Amino acid sequence: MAYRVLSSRVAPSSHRLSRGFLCIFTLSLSVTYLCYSHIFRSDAVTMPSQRFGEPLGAPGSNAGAKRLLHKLHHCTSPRVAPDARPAPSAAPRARDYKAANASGAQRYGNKKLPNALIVGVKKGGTRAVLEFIRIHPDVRAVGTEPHFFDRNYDKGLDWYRGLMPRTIESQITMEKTPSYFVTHEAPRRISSMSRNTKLIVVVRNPVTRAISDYTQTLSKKPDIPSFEELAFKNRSEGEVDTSWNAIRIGMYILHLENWLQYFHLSQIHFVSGERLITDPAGELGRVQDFLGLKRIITDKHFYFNRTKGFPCLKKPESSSQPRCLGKSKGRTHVQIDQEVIEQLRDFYRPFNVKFFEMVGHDFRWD
Ligand SMILES: Nc1ncnc2c1ncn2[C@@H]1O[C@H](COP(=O)(O)OS(=O)(=O)O)[C@@H](OP(=O)(O)O)[C@H]1O
Repeated sequence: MAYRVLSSRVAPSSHRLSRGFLCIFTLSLSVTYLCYSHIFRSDAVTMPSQRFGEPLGAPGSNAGAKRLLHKLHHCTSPRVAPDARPAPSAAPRARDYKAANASGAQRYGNKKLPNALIVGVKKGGTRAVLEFIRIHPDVRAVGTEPHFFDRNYDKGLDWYRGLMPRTIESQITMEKTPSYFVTHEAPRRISSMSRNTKLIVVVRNPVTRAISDYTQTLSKKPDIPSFEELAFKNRSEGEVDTSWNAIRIGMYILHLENWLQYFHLSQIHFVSGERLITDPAGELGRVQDFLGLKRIITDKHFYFNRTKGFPCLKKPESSSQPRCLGKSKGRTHVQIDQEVIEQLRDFYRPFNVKFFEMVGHDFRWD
């Protein structure tokens, strides 16, 4: 109606001009609408998970917001020359890749079998190493433990590959399953996947490791016998029960010998579980060197959380919030009699000495 009144008052040339203007206006409104609705449909901005001890598949979240901003930028940049836009087949730009990586849902690249594995040891600090190394932009990792080389081997390599995140050429694929280190078949199976696989073992004083292991079991099954009852066949004679897993896992040299049948020692990197707590940046520096990565993770990434009593990530790649590992990491241990601890130290000493000789490093567990 308003349009008709208007049209009756204006000259024919300005009439055509107004129609043209209205047309362009309606068109640009429609394009803007389509663009915004596309963004809000495809980018659910998720909240960051507070702790990454839990299956973290997606360490973050702000990437969703970053992508949102990125797309909004395209919508509100009308003066981009056509040839300045990336060709559909162009490689992803670093900015896109970084945001996608942080979201844990990188859409670029392919799923590849892992190049590097954290194979052990249970309660050594394997979760900390994985969560710290995965903030590196050239590392992509599976959040949960796939247990492929021990429990799921019959599912086949294609199944295993399917669990992996997408990576571009320059990125390393990783996973961690601490039980591999003590699984007899694991080294042979891993070497048949690739003889070039890089292996990381996080080792910790075997006595503390055993107590940590027991503390975890007790938290799930409160009715189990005491640590002392399980650790010894005959306590008065100091006869340790090596068939108990919590004890057996800490006899590192025995397991390592099995790995050395299939891998050269230079393919295995040992992280000190103790130094990982006192100097996480130092340990991560060596892990990055071993993996052939640029040293990007430094002390700037960590802070010591007094409440937790452990180093935490200051600003994970995926989030602006500091993050610590979950509650199951860094538990208060069950109190064990000092005499029992001494007996176990004596038991482990010869195994430790041989292990230190073999790896060429004294972890100072006495
Ligand atoms: N930064 C940081 N935060 C919390 N916890 C840390 C950290 N660095 C190393 N650790 C130690 O990691 C121990 C758990 O080891 P794992 O992750 O290998 O355990 S598991 O085998 O996956 O269950 C865990 O053992 P407990 O202290 O006995 O709970 C920790 O001592």
